[in-house]
Amino acid sequence: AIQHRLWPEVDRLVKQQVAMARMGIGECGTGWQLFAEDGEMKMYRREEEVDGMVVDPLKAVHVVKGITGHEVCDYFFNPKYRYDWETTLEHMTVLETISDDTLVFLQTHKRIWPASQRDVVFWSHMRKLPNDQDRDGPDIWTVVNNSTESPEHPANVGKCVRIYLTVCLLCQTRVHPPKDGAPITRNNVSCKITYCSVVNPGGWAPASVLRAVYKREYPKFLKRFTSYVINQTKNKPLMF
Ligand SMILES: Cc1cccc(-c2n[nH]cc2-c2ccc(F)c(-c3ccc(S(=O)(=O)CCO)cc3)c2)n1
Repeated sequence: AIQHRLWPEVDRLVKQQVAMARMGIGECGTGWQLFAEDGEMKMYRREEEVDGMVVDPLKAVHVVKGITGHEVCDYFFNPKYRYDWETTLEHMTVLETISDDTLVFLQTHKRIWPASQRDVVFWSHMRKLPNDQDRDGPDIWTVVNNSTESPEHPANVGKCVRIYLTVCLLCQTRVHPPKDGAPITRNNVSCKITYCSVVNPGGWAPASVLRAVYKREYPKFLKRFTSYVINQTKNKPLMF
């Protein structure tokens, strides 16, 4: 197949991000603090600053019953659903459809007082990975979003400050077969979701404000997104 211009970067980043997401929090280096917990959802962050700006890496792990990794990644990747679950989204445009599993987005998000409004340009790639730990287990699915340049949409021209992010959503489906050999239903599946993100806010924003926003917004985002997928799939056939 003809490789597209972003393929080398996409392939390198997917491999790097998936390897990191699959590591337990203990193997991801030191300094991770558990900052939010709600049932099966655990959120960790590391306090990191680059040029005096907060870029705190985040790692969230959540186990959700009744949905599969393919379903979670499809609702996260596909632009037609985004306005349904991304509550801070003000505007979203698909700048480029590079292939059926690689898109380039421009998004503007609602302003968080007192910081300026943010926008972001990123490529988004969805991929199925072999489950090399459990050969006959279900496949692993991932979506990686990574900031990229767009000559048509240069950074910091309008009112928005351009942010830079790398996000990895890694989904591992688990099947708990019923004893009596009955067909698999949604009661027999769960999905372990790992969401990793590193966000550089672009222009300066007060560390205390950014950390307060992250502490509030990330748990809200993951709970809302997973509830959305549960509701969208509950009367649909399982998609592995
Ligand atoms: C979940 C979350 C965490 C931290 C901040 C906020 C937030 N609150 N008000 C505005 C934003 C905001 C500003 C700029 C952004 F690029 C994103 C942003 C967040 C997530 C992603 S994604 O790639 O995970 C999902 C696609 O939208 C992309 C952009 C979110 N939301």
